[in-house]
Amino acid sequence: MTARINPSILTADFANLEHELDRIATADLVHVDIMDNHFVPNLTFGQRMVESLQRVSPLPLDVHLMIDDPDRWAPGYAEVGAFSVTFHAEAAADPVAIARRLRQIGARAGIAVKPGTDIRPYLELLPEFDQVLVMTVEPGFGGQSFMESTMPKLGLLREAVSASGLDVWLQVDGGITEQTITIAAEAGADTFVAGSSVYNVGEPASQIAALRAAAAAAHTH
Ligand SMILES: O=C(CO)[C@@H](O)[C@H](O)COP(=O)(O)O
Ligand SMILES: [Co+2]
Repeated sequence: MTARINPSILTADFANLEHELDRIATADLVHVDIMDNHFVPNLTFGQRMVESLQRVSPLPLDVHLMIDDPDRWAPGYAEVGAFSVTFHAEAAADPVAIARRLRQIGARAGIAVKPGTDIRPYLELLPEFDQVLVMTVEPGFGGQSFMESTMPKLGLLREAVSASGLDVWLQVDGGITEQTITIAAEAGADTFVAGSSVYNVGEPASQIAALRAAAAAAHTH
């Protein structure tokens, strides 16, 4: 398994984002958290910011929408050039229609679930998606502690993906550190979002290398 490390710019310096993007150039994708103060109690930025980041980023953008009504808003993020657009199952009226639209525009389609949301109803929809995001904290803020109680969902997803033969990336987001990345990788994740452990602890490039090494050393099946 090749692990993907996607640093989240949520804890980066918003006044110097071009520089902050350059500091993570050895990662795989840039994770961009979009929050609307409705779906989650926090506010970040929107489509125009994604468009601007896309122009200067050395890496493709992995957009995580924590917003109400993704049926209306998600396609716009694909239209401005996001590599992947992941929306929350809890907020979507018609997840399959959104995913089809995203793919039609040319983005990878992702579906996310909060820690308390059952993944089983979504397993049969896997062919419609390129990635599934299992939140390992309550969405809304960086710097929270990893919830190991979410790991059984990764097991179910990994089993379903293997059985289907599909190439669906399994992503975790929240509280990922050199320690917790091992737990998530062994549970079946292959794509790891890390905010504070990349930007708030030493140099981002060495943090990315350490996370990569920890994921590679995990005993995956
Ligand atoms: O989506 C979110 C939070 O809702 C994340 O992408 C955070 O940005 C992760 O931050 P850390 O938990 O790694 O500090
Ligand atoms: Co996120």
